[in-house]
Amino acid sequence: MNLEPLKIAMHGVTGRMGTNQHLIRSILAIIRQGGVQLSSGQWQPIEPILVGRNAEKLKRLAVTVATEEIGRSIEWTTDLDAVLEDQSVDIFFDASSTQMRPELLRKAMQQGKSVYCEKPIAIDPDTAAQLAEVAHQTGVKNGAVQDKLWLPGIRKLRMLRDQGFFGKMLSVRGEFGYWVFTGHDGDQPAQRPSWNYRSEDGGGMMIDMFCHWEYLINDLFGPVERVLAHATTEVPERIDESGAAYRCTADDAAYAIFALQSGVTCQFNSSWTTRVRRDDLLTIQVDGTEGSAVAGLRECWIQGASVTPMPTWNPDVPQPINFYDNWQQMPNTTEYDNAFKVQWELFIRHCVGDAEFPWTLASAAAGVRLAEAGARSANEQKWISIEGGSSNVK
Ligand SMILES: NC(=O)C1=CN([C@@H]2O[C@H](COP(=O)(O)OP(=O)(O)OC[C@H]3O[C@@H](n4cnc5c(N)ncnc54)[C@H](OP(=O)(O)O)[C@@H]3O)[C@@H](O)[C@H]2O)C=CC1
Ligand SMILES: O=C1CO[C@H](CO)[C@@H](O)[C@@H]1O
Repeated sequence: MNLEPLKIAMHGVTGRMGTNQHLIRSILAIIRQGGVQLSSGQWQPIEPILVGRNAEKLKRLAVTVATEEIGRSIEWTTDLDAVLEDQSVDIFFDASSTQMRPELLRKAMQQGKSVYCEKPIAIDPDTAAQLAEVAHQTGVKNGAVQDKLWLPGIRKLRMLRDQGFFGKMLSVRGEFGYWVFTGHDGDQPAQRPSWNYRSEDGGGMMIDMFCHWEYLINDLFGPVERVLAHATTEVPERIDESGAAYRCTADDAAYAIFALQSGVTCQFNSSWTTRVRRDDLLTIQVDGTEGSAVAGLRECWIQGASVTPMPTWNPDVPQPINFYDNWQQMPNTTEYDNAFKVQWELFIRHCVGDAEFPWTLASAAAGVRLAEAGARSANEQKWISIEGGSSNVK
């Protein structure tokens, strides 16, 4: 017997993340493979309806792009209120700008819809907690994107941890970032939206990336006990999408130390004003008594105790050791599907009662709390304790 399609309203799908990661690489890819396979072996079909404010952009995605990807067009509309009230819509998804999100999610949950959304779920912890509370009270299925958990490099790191490769884990160092063009460089336009650099529009490095660091650190290494952060706006003026100069009011670099309940120290540098000379845009080095690993987005390199070279400090001679030697690249031992698609499939299975889904709004609220704690630490120039420890609990 064929299952009825789950109807998924997608808002914010005309944006960078909405179009690429969520529509093309997740939802249309799932349709192309015949739906989501359930534990029974049956395939759960899905059917999207795109919703937004720009009819031209929506039509291009729903007709041109969908036809290229799945050989047919899909539904679209600019009537957001009608979609929120439409009882045939099972899941409301939002990847629009962060500030719109709480109100839309609240309305959708009150209409009994399952909700799924991009991070951060809100820009302040109280609003995030209220959303988690509405989810609790309405009892709807809910979730937020925590895509980094399914990156191949992170999966390899998790495997090393589970195998006990590190021995006693000592410290973690995350380097995230790259140069985001300011728009002043002639033919090199900015590669990120201008709202990212305006705090009044929900932008800023800490609110963007600390939500990721919270669930990532928590999943791999355990809850954060306290944070010490410093944030700056290193580029004060950028050029927006219309070619006009604007003042940057949000932090574009943040440097933080997260002390974990386990005693492990995690240090994360996050910057849109740095040029990359490392293996990837995000690298996470974990040092342990028995071995170290450096994970990028896809690859992971390891060095065990027995192949650790012995450096001596002598700046008077050329460095005799090439420190990139004696690292081994881990093999790919499984298929690594797109991280967003993997999480979408889990959420869809959750909505039809076929999987647990711990990456809820309540869990995402912990990310907003950590971002706020980071901001407070930077403003007050002191350590901020995370009450009860940050955690990914439902
Ligand atoms: N998980 C991850 O790795 C990442 C997550 N994100 C998150 O995804 C979200 C979107 O980011 P991104 O795709 O970069 O942003 P974009 O600026 O590219 O897209 C914003 C989207 O929101 C819509 N939108 C903005 N303002 C309004 C409004 N007033 N009314 C209706 N629609 C509106 C835009 O519609 P229109 O096209 O009509 O303007 C567009 O669809 C953010 O919350 C961000 O934090 C971002 C990057 C990575
Ligand atoms: O995960 C992410 C990857 O990097 C981007 C920043 O440059 C973020 O916006 C995003 O959330």
